[in-house]
Amino acid sequence: MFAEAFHADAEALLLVRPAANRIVQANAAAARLFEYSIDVLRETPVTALYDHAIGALHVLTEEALERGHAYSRDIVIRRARAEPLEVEHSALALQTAGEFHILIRISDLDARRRRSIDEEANNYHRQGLEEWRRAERFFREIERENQLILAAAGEGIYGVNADGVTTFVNPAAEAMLGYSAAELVGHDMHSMVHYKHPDGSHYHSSDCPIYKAFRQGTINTVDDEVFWHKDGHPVRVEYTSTPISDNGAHVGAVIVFRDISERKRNEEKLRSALEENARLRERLEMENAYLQEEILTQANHYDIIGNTGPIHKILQQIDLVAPTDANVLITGESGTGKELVARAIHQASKRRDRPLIRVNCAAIPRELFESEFFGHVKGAFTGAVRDRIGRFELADGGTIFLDEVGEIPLDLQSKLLRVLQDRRFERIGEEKTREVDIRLIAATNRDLKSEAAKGRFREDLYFRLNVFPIECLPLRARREDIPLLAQHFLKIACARLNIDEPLMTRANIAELKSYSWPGNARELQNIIERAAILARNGRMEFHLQGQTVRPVEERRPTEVADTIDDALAPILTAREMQDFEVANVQRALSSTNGRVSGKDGAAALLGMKPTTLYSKLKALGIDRNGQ
Ligand SMILES: Nc1ncnc2c1ncn2[C@@H]1O[C@H](COP(=O)(O)OP(=O)(O)OP(=O)(O)O)[C@@H](O)[C@H]1O
Repeated sequence: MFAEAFHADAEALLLVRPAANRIVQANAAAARLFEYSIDVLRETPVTALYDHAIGALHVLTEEALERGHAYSRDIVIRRARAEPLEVEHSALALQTAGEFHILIRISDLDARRRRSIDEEANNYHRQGLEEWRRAERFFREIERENQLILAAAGEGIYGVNADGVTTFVNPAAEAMLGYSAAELVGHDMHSMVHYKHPDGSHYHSSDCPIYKAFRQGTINTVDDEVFWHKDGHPVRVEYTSTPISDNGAHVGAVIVFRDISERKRNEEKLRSALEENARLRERLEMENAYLQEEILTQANHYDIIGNTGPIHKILQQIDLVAPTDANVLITGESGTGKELVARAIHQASKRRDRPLIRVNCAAIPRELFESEFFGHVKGAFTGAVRDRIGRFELADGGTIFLDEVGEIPLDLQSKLLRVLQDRRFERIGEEKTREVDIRLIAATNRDLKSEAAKGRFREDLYFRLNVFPIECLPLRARREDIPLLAQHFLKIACARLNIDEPLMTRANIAELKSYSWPGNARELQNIIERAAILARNGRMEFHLQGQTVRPVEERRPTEVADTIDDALAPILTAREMQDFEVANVQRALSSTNGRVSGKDGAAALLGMKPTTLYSKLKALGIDRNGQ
């Protein structure tokens, strides 16, 4: 084992017996070093081998024998075929069987230096490699973390190079666009996902804000565009594209985007809910304003007063038609109660919980008819500064009452006909067709049938309106209702004005009944209200002008009856005749301040002798003051 190690050692070894000046053993490395075979070395005296350095060898040997070991670099090896070698000799003293041996190791210093340089170089190399590996590990770690961050990001992120070719896509982008990263990377991004606008028109890459990011070096933020999903559906996105620069050159862009479809859907829902809200609010406001107006103008109740045949007939007709949705046409002179009847029909119908919307067609300027009926959108015409809903829309679910329907211009009559047929219309300036659920009641003081015959009213519209006609007779045709109506109007006027109710005398009634009432119930109402306000000592005076009884000398004998009773006047009872006579006499006395006789006396006014008048006053229970 020892012998094997000895022979295999890489450095030259000589086992020397100093006392005999002999080399006991040499290894292969020694043979190469001295350029002799091992056998030759064993036969060569030590001093012969070192004849050029005997002194130094001696010192080495002595020191080894003395101290057990020694080193020397003073001994040079001479070789026949090569340069002298710079070596280190180390000597180890060994004692075997009482005899000293010295083991000399000859180390090639050059080779050792070379080895240590190599070693150093190796060390450097190893260190460099290690450093490099650490850096690589570091960067790999960073990249892995970046990848994790990019993968975890909820936003879609993709990178493109300066040619617009995709270089990177994160999983969120893959999910939003339906493409895998492998399908996108290496391909032109714009032509795959951004090639057309939402309306389908071509999107030139020259207009694309993403391209601008790296062509012009600008950061571009777009808040509503579409990217196209692999399956062809649009994905609404907002995105920011940021240029990537390298040494001052734009080498691409990174695009961070977010799918905003859901948000936009919610925004749109919200917007339409707000619009609907605004529409309903506007409608409520209008209904409210309308009702307020109605309350002001319609302070009395809707009771239809009267006990005559025509009134009974009207009440029957209301009962009959109210529960249906049939169109009703109410005819009659102004003030005969047409609107009252319309309201009574609405109140008795199933639509009573929705409003009755009245449109006074006589009060609408010609050019505003359509807008008033159907509404308009902002900007539809000069002055249309905001959307406005029309009366038909306002009446949706309720009743629309077209008062003075005969005043509607011919060109609008056809549009009205369409609404009545289809229950559909459009606001001015809007294409959207709207549907309404309305019941129509119309009123007129014109003879629409003859208007239609003269071409001033559409016949087809007339027939459609006239499904259920109701006629309101003039007051002079139902004088028996006057006392009841007068009392009714007096009661509500005094309640409204908060004044004491004056007495309605028989003479008052007689006077009211003798008047021809061209303004019908409305005129009666006004006269009563004025008289109630002006009443003195609880007594009213009416001062009826015009169509009442004139002084007798101005009239033909039969004219009194003519004035009082026109063709439609009813026949008076004896009692009514007496009331009438009382009122007549009272009026005569009041106009002469109680004077009976003489040229200006009441008897002259009445066309009778003063004595006759005195006895009449007595018989009728009237004093000279007309009481
Ligand atoms: N039979 C009646 N009973 C109680 N009030 C009545 C009656 N007829 C009319 N009136 C009252 O007389 C006034 C006028 O009636 P209304 O406005 O209905 O008439 P109109 O025919 O619609 O008039 P116009 O054609 O001028 O619009 C109202 O205050 C109404 O309440």
